[in-house]
Parts: sequence; C-alpha cells; structure tokens
Amino acid sequence: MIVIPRYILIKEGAIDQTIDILKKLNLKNPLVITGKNTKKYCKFDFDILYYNEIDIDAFETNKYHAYDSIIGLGGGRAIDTGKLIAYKLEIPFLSIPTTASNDGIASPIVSIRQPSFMTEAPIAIIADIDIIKKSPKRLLSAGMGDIVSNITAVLDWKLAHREIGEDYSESSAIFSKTIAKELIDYTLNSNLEEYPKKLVKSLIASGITISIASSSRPASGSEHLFSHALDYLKKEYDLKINSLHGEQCGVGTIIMSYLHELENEKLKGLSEKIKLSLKKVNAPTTAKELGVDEDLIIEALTIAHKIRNRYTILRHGISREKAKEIAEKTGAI
Ligand SMILES: NC(=O)C1=CN([C@@H]2O[C@H](COP(=O)(O)OP(=O)(O)OC[C@H]3O[C@@H](n4cnc5c(N)ncnc54)[C@H](OP(=O)(O)O)[C@@H]3O)[C@@H](O)[C@H]2O)C=CC1
Ligand SMILES: O=C(CO)COP(=O)(O)O
Ligand SMILES: [Zn+2]
Repeated sequence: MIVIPRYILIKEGAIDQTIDILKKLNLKNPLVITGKNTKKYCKFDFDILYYNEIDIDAFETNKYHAYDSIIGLGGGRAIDTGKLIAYKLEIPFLSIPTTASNDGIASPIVSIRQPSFMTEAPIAIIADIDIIKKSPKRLLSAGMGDIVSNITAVLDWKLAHREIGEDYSESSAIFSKTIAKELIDYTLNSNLEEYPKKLVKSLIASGITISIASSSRPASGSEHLFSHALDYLKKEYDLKINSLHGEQCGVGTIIMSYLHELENEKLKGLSEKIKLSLKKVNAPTTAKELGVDEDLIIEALTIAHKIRNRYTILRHGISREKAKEIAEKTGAI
C-alpha cells in the first residue's frame, strides 16, 4: 500500500494553519515531539516531549492513549522520533520541519538507526518558509547533500537491477533523479534567492519517491552507505564530530559518482558538477570541511558496503588503496 501525505503546505506563515489542518483531519489532541532549539516555534497549547529525553526502546505505548496524533516539530531527529512514536501508537503523524536538512520530513521511513525501516508517511506536512529561511545556513546547505544523493542512489539502483536482478521502478527512478537535476541546475544558474523554498519542495518530493517505491532505494545508495558508515565509526570511536547527515551524503555523492564515471564514459564530468553545486550552497565537499579525519573517510569507504544488504557500485567492498585513491582523486582528502 502506498501512503502519501494528504495536506502539504509550503509557504510563508504556514504554521499558523496547523489548527485548521488538525480540524480538517478531525484531530484534537496531538502530542508534540520537538527539540530544545526548535521548541520556540511551538506556539500551540498541546503537550510536548523533547526527543532527546525519550528512550525509544523503553517507550511505553500504554501511557499515551489520550493522544490522537503526533506532531514532529524541528530538525531531522525530532521528526524521525515523532514519526516512530506515531507508528508505535498507530496514530497519524504531522511533520512540521523547522529546517530543510533531509528528506525525512516527508518520507515514510525512520532512519534513527540502520537499516532504516518503513513506517508510514506523514498525513500532513506544514513547511513554514519564514521559519525554514531563518534556520542555520549550515542545515540548509546539508539539505542539498541529501538531494544530490538521488543521482547516485538511482545509478546504484539501476546497477543492482542489471547485475543482481533487483526490483527496479523506472518511473520512481526518473522522478527521483529529475528532482536532483532540477535543483542542481537551479543552484548553478541562479543567485539562490528562492533556494530555501525550492530545497524544501525537492526534499518533500524526494520523500514521496520513497513512498512510491516502498523503499529508500530512489534516495539512498552508496553515498548513504558511506554516510551511515561514518555515523557508525563516530559512535564506535566515541568521536565528538558533529557532521550532519546531508553534509556526509553530499561528500559521499561526489565520491560515488566518480566511481560510476570510471565505469561509464557517458557520466564523465558528473562528479565535478555535483561538487560545484554543493560548493555553490556552501556545503562541505572535503573531509576537512566535514570536520572528519582523512583516515576516517577511508575507513568508512571500506566498510560502507557492510552497513546493510544493499547492492551498489561498492559491490562487495573496496580496498583501502582504492578508497584512498578515489578520495584523493575527487579532492575529498
Ligand atoms: N526518515 C528519514 O527518511 C530520514 C531521517 N533522517 C534523520 O534526520 C537526522 C538528521 O537530521 P538533521 O536535521 O540533519 O540533524 P538534527 O536533527 O540533529 O538537527 C541539527 C540541529 O539543528 C537544530 N535546528 C533545526 N531547526 C532549527 C532552527 N530552525 N533553528 C535553530 N536550530 C535548528 C536542531 O535543534 P533541536 O535541538 O531543537 O533538535 C539540532 O540541534 C538523522 O539523525 C536521522 O534520524 C535523516 C535522513 C532521512
Ligand atoms: O536518508 C535517507 C534518504 O535520504 C534514508 O535512507 P536510508 O534508508 O539509507 O536510511
Ligand atoms: Zn538521506
């Protein structure tokens, strides 16, 4: 079954229509999941919980029967936690992003840990451009990294179809890569005045491709495996590195598109174009800009294929030498 949002509001002041949307959905008592920096945007008279104070594994659903819906208000983690709680409680989820850092604002999956898993898409998305425009620039740059990812995700998906016969949907693939191509062209050929709004629209559309495909395949390939590998290593070595999901995916896309170029003449110049579009929005394109040691980049590249059962251009893994070579060739290290 494909579930996609019923209401999608993307405009200045959209948050003021939250109560109207709840009424239209016949919802009266939502619980708001938010974060400490983003709570200031919660002007409603509803109960709230901070996502970082919730132990999701010990979450006792029987304590929350009074609520008829969940609102996730904030960045990616607030929204993911809200989405998961709504799924556990079997009630609708409304997504109110305060920034545009990844496509979790619209997707049906929860990516708190790997492998990500299917829940349900938000019933409504209320994207207030006034709030999003004011969010930290770094988060808006990260969003571009989660969009360029669609390019390598689709190349990887097609490769998996060709080489191991994995199910593939050409329409989802075209939808996903067109979203990325349009935003790349826009960033390279404009003064970025409309960037926040275009970015939000692209991220929402990207999340919807995941619903249509019933898999994160259209928006997550080897570049995401690399980002997840970095997250795994940061935890494993207890490193205090605060690189964001979208930032890591952006650097991953530069590297993985280069790997695809090596196997396909027609893709020549792709990696460079992606890098330019990331630079244009001030997103990191190197280990240094990510705040990550070069060695960690190399290690992440060598373990990325083991993160989950997802066949990509990394196939059964690459050697340390190869990882170093492609990271150097793409300027990542
Ligand atoms: N389900 C899916 O499809 C996907 C889900 N994700 C999820 O998203 C997470 C990453 O999200 P990301 O947004 O990059 O990082 P975070 O959710 O960690 O947010 C980063 C920081 O930005 C702050 N912030 C957000 N909006 C504003 C604002 N308007 N003003 C000031 N500060 C703000 C947050 O504050 P605060 O402290 O209030 O939170 C937080 O401290 C991943 O860990 C994963 O869980 C990622 C990709 C896809
Ligand atoms: O981040 C995502 C899509 O942008 C989610 O994908 P994953 O399935 O890799 O967690
Ligand atoms: Zn992502």
